[in-house]
Amino acid sequence: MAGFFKKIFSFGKKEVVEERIDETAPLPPIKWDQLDALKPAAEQAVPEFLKREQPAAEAAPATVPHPPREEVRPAPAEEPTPEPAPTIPPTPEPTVPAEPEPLPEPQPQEEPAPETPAESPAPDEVPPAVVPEPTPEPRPPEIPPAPSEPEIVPSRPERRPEPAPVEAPTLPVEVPAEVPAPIEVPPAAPVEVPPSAAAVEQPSKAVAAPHPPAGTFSPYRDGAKEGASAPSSPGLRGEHEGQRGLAVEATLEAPPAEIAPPIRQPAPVETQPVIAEVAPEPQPVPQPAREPKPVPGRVTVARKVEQKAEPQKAPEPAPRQTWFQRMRDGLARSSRELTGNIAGVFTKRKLDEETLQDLEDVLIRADLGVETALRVTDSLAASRYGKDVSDTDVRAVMAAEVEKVLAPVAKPLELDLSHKPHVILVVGVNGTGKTTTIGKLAAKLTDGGLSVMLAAGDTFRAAAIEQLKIWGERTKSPVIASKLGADAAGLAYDAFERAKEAGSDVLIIDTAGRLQNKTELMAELEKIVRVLGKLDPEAPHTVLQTVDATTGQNALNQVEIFRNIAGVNGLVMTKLDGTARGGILVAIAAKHKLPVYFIGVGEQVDDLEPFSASEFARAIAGVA
Ligand SMILES: Nc1nc2c(ncn2[C@@H]2O[C@H](COP(=O)(O)OP(=O)(O)OP(=O)(O)O)[C@@H](O)[C@H]2O)c(=O)[nH]1
Repeated sequence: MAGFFKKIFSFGKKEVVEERIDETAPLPPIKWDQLDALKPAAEQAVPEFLKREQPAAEAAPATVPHPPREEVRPAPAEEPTPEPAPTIPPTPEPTVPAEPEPLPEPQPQEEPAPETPAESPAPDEVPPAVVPEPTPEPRPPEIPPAPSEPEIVPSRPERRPEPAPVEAPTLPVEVPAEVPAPIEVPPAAPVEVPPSAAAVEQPSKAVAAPHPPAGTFSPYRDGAKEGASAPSSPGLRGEHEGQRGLAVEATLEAPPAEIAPPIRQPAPVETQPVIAEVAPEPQPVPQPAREPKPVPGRVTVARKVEQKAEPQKAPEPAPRQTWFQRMRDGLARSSRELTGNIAGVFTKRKLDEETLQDLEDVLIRADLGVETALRVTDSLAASRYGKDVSDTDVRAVMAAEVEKVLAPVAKPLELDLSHKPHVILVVGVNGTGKTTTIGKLAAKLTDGGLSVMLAAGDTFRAAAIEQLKIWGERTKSPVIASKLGADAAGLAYDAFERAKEAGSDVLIIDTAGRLQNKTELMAELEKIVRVLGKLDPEAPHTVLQTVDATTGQNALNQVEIFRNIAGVNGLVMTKLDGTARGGILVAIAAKHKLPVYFIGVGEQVDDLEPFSASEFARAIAGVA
């Protein structure tokens, strides 16, 4: 170690070098003799080389004489290892003996100091005196400055194709041979070296530290040299060779600017990444735009195939189900339940009293009502009693009887236009579809050429007012509305007058939804009817009640109350497209015998269908 330091100084500054050489004298303990024995012919060349350059560069004649080994050890190259680089120090780079020659570069005295630290790593040999020198030198070892690098080369035999230098690293003698190497060594060489994964990783450590900013460049070089030469002892060499080599590479490649890239390169080169890159990736080959494939039809073949211009049919939207299909789907649940139960009753059984009783129970549970249930059982008993009866027979009878019940109420809505306007009051429990039904009906009327005016009598709900206005816009029907919370009866009165003045054919008045058991609300509804009567004793001319088909038995009670309070004279069964419980309609019809003008089978404007007794009966009985 001591020997190294001495030389380093000589590189940086001749004078200093000599002095330290003296100090290091004690270091001799290094077993260079042994090393000499190992030296190949390369050594011989070395001495000569050293002799040449030293004198020239360093001008430190005393030391220059580089004796074959002895001098070599102390060889400036090794000493220069001063690689102050904090990280590098641990890796004693011994082999770089050649450095001394290139080192001739005069360096500030300060530099030597840093070298000592580098030596510190070299444990035993370094005399404390030498080490102490605190030189701020950055990370020299990595610096790849062109000139000095040749020396470093030896440490990395792999890179350099040069024969002698490769192995020589350990021996100072080899240094000369390396000198030329620097020139030849391509910057890429180090990258290729990737001998082993371990080596690759190491460089990152050693190199990373060294990378100094551009400003530190010059010292960096020195350090590199030193680092390469650092070979304090053979033993150390063996241990850290790998590291050294890496460091050297970095330095070789090294012009500061390049340093960064080389460091990273090694890793990828060695491992998979490189392979990945090499692997040919399917590159998107620009393909010429293809002519659209002709669609079925005529084509003309000239320079190329051309599609005959034919009117392309726009993709037709999926055909919407007919209202009957929607109603049927809506009644499916109750229908399946009903027909299934019927089938259960009539499986391999003759029609007897017990069977008839079971069938009656099934029909009543289906909301058809007692009256309708008895009609069906009586009809079956009259024609099939004591005979084998299938469920299909029973369903056919049921459909026929239900139709008989519904036929009287399945009437079209008739408007007496002698009244100007004909006033239609729409009532019902909240959410049963009053406003929606008004919109649908207005559409039908306006489509038929009638002038319609709408009155937003649901003054309790702002959304209801807005909803009616939307329907008014759609149907081009003026809407009479007041502020929220206004008196509904007063609004109805005003609307009636406005419709008279406007000469409207029809005035449709919306009302707030209310439960039939809310007396005050029902009283308000009664008031509306009374007020309208002041303008026309026969008004309202039509009172429609919307009944939610999914309601069930409660619908019977609703109709009862609204009929008594508001004089309901017609029904609209809504939401039959939902999970309807259609049986209740039959029960209502049978009990109240009120006309059922329409059925609602959806939320769209045209989802209001005239009520058909036969279709409804077949749908609920599950008859095709
Ligand atoms: N599926 C289906 N939905 C309907 C039908 N009629 C109305 N609706 C929906 O039922 C909901 C209530 O309808 P509305 O017209 O607001 O009922 P309303 O009786 O005016 O309600 P209130 O103003 O609260 O009393 C809305 O979402 C409607 O779109 C129908 O025939 N089929």
